[in-house]
Amino acid sequence: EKQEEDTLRELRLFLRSLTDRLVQDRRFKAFTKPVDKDQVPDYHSVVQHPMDLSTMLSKIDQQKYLTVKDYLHDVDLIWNNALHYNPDNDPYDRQIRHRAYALRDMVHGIIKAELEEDVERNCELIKEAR
Ligand SMILES: CC(=O)c1csc(NC(=O)C2C[NH2+]C2)n1
Repeated sequence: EKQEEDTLRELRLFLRSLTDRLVQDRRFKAFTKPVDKDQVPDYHSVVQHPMDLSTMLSKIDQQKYLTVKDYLHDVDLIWNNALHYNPDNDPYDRQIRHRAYALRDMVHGIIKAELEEDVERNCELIKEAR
């Protein structure tokens, strides 16, 4: 009903605002768009479940995220994929892993600082009831 739609809309507004800040952050440029098969030919043989910030923005609009937990699942995919594809001790791999950790920690920090606790609790109840 009405208040359920209000709660889900508040979640979408929060997730869009959060994702936009990540997209604007130059550290996270490598995570903003799907990896291009032509530029990184072996990427999709190594990474089974690719994820990126532009895909996440589309999923917000398609109402694919009913809870913050669903959104965090995709943030963890970006993070884990980066660690998995960049395991070496060379400067580039280390830099992209560092940025993946920075992305994950920034997301958790913003959620803790800015999302009212009961919004997530209400979203999880709405999701269960559907
Ligand atoms: C998105 C992502 O994690 C990504 C894109 S390119 C890349 N890594 C490289 O190009 C090589 C440096 N060692 C592998 N990682």
